[in-house]
Amino acid sequence: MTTFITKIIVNPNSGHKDALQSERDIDRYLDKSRFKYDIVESKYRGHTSELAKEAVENNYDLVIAVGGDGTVNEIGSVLTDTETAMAILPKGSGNGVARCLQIPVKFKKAIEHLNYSATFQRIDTALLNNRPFIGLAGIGFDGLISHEFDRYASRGLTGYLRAVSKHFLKFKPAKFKVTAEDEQLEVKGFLAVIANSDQFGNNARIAPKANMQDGLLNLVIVKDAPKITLLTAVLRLFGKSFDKSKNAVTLKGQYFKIETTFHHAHLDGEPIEAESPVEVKIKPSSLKMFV
Ligand SMILES: Nc1ncnc2c1ncn2[C@@H]1O[C@H](COP(=O)(O)OP(=O)(O)OP(=O)(O)O)[C@@H](O)[C@H]1O
Repeated sequence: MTTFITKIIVNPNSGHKDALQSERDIDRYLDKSRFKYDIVESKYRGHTSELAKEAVENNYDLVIAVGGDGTVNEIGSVLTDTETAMAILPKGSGNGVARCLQIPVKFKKAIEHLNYSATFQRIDTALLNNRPFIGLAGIGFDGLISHEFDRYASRGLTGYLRAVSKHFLKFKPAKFKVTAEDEQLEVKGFLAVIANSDQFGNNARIAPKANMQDGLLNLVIVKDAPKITLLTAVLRLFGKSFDKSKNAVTLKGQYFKIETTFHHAHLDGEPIEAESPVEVKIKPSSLKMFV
């Protein structure tokens, strides 16, 4: 059996912040004959990227990201276009990328999946104004929420709900002018999500048909509407039918240019400021995964 030289990077700030328990479970359940590993905790934001870079420079076969979508972003961005593969042991608040890739979210099950059934496969990643993301990027309301969420000490679903309830009623829509490969669209809306994966996390699927191996991005704009109507659209997020909502428009393509006055944005849930025009493009099959 092949043994993979593996770096395990644990983000102690993800999800329920139980890094010690993750490390104990890995020690107990991960197959040591299959994975020759060293394990390291990140010490600060951005540190997981630095650790992943070292793993690439030292020709590791595999980096296992232990965390949520922010960790997957920091590590995946560095592993893109390299021969070092990424695996995910989900420990985040939402775990959108892991869920989209059908990685078990129960930690022990995810370890067993690596031991017995994972295979090497390539997935697409994407760029927003030349900054990489793996699952989702967003501009507008969800950009604002990621900025708010980032200020909270406690994470998890309750943190998201707290941030949403604080801003939902007073948030004002703005115009999005979209240029795609073969069409143009102008629409007033609350947010634009650029989806490589299907969901924000916690199975809230904004682009239920998105597939990380199809070479395409889904651009979803949530249109201006009375807030009460939007609440029913939120229910669709959890019913895999958001693309059928009359409050949303979805375009598929490899490239989009988006002009807007919104500047709060996020990449895989990590807050950024985005300068308009925002250009997004897919990088097909750019990240080797063990999934
Ligand atoms: N040692 C550390 N101390 C503080 N922050 C860290 C550390 N290591 C990484 N981070 C930051 O922790 C943040 C949260 O990570 P992550 O997104 O994985 O968890 P989450 O937000 O709980 O999960 P999800 O994105 O799935 O909802 C990221 O912004 C990352 O940069």
